[in-house]
Amino acid sequence: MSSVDTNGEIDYDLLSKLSYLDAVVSETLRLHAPSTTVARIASQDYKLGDTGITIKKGQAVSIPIYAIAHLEEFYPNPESFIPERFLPENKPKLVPYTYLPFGGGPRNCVGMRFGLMEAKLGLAHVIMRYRFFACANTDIPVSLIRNLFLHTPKRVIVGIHKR
Ligand code: HEM
Repeated sequence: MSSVDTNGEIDYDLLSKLSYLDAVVSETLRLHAPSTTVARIASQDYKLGDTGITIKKGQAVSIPIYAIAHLEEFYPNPESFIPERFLPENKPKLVPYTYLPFGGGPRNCVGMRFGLMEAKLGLAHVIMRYRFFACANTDIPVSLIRNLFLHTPKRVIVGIHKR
């Protein structure tokens, strides 16, 4: 941050250059995608390659966002927080449609860019001023409330120091 910070001002251009911040947010959403699944309804019969499975017109299909993002074959060491997976030099190696925190295709999240910008802007301002660290009451790993669709942590307790 300090190398690109301009008097505490963070505009859209500056935010777009913070690739490690982007990678941290992306990896957080991979590990803890708030929506665990998305659903579609087949508009026509669809043969799934050579699997012998045909999805019938009108059939509901659930796409397991959380499970796909935790598969070793797509994300080695899947339970570990490794933001480097999402750095610009590594992003092209990701397998398409395995990273779906905002869904996918023409009906993906319409608020994705806004949501990401908001999260990164907030985080950038906070980490410029405060340092966060794990303390005695920090849950490692974070403990989740297991809802059907939305994942939320039971609690998040961390230590904070003013920089
Ligand atoms: C981190 C923040 C967010 C996450 C993880 C998220 C996730 C998602 C997901 C998984 C879907 C379903 C996409 C699909 O079916 O393929 C969705 C849809 C949608 N999201 Fe978000 N979302 C976020 C923020 C926002 C924000 C900030 C807005 C509005 C300002 C928004 C508005 C919508 C709308 C309107 C849809 C329905 C799109 C459609 O059906 O065409 N989302 N979102």
